[in-house]
Amino acid sequence: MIPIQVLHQSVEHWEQPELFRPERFSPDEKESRHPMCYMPFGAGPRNCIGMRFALMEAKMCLMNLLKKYKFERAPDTQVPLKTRIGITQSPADGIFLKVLLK
Ligand code: HEM
Repeated sequence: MIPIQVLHQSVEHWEQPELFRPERFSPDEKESRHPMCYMPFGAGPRNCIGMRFALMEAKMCLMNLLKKYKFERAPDTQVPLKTRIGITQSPADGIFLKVLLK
């Protein structure tokens, strides 16, 4: 068993892991990391069979939303965000957004 949560927040592999910084996933930054320090879909011959489908679905969903709406953080959203860990990690007290038509 690999403790994914611990791995994904390890300061040994991630600088300021608690920061939302999508540039971490740029080709250059990905290249500079150990290939196994990020594995949300598992790894090896029994990794997630739905990985490509899930990623494509998430991108399509985001693309459609971002075409029509602008999202802003509402004041009730905690910064830094507190999370709770169950089967998956989720926000402890929700995420509140203002949704504005573009
Ligand atoms: C964000 C979405 C998803 C995440 C984060 C996720 C994550 C995972 C993880 C961590 C595993 C275990 C891999 C391992 O043991 O190394 C897994 C297995 C699996 N996932 Fe997903 N999954 C997602 C979406 C999906 C979808 C959409 C499907 C099907 C349409 C799916 C089907 C499966 C199946 C069948 C397995 C078992 C594979 C096997 O044991 O050979 N998953 N998933």
